[in-house]
Amino acid sequence: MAIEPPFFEKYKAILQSSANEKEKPSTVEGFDELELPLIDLSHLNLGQLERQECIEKMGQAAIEWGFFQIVNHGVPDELLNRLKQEQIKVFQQPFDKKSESNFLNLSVQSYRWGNPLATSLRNLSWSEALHISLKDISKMDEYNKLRSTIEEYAEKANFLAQRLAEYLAQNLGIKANYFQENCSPSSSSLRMNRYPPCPYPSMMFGIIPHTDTDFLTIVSQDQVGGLQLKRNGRWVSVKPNPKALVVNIGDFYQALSNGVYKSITHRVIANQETERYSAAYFYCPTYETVIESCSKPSLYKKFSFKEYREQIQKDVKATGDKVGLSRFLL
Ligand SMILES: O=C(O)CCC(=O)C(=O)O
Ligand SMILES: [Fe+2]
Repeated sequence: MAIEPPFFEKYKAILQSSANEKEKPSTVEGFDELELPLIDLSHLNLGQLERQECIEKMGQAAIEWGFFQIVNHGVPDELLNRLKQEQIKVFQQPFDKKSESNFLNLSVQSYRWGNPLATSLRNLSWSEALHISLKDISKMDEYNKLRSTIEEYAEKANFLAQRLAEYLAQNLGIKANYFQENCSPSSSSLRMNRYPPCPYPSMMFGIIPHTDTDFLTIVSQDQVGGLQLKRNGRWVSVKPNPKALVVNIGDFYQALSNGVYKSITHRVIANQETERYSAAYFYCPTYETVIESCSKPSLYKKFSFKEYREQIQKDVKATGDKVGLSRFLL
């Protein structure tokens, strides 16, 4: 039984009607490959001076890049490898099974593929994902190894994300318990991505350009590469580092920091030869949490996570794409 989603059948009409279109996504040019600012979290346990330097470096990266990579992050390699093996196993299941509405007993639409609302080449994506809201994890079969591995990973990732969010808050005067009060291990989600080899890498993306809807994201990726971010108006490729996790600022931290930290547009380019895997942990508050700039005058209206999500759903339906924070500018 075939494991691949029917990308070609789904996209055939768009591909054919765009065959002569001049405006193709710009995925074919050469890209600079850059190393993200590297933060060694072991420095937090050295003297006061090293600790302060480390926190400042993290803040500076969040201001200038919106992205950084962390080493000595406390998530064991063995656990990351196990998560990847479980991820491979789940995506190797037949497409018909993955697309069943109660796949793994999770909510509908936990398994996603391509961009169901794509209307043009600009928003075609060649990837599949399992998007798990961590409050749903208890619905999964208890004896499932995927479930226990995700639970183990989510606990570590939540601890790490909260620490990172708190260190970043120190530079801005946000109160120390802000994240503890508004986020819980079950308010976040884990998105496991698989990018199968794509026969049309110059025509579409692995994931279309977007910003993340959360405070911050922790990404574990393999060594294939393909993640790119927008920097000074140009797309640059992130060089994979086998020892590091990638961290990026999401829309909520940009709003909370009043635009000081940047939620940067990123994408994944499609690869003709090699399959790629990544897992993104989205550190989110509860739905009721109201996000308000930490300094005045505010750039953004205050909004709840629920309102933000509803706005995205409306925009995605209308345009095939989320609009995001610019909707909430004052
Ligand atoms: O695959 C990656 O490296 C990034 C994935 C991503 O941006 C996302 O899932 O939001
Ligand atoms: Fe993302």
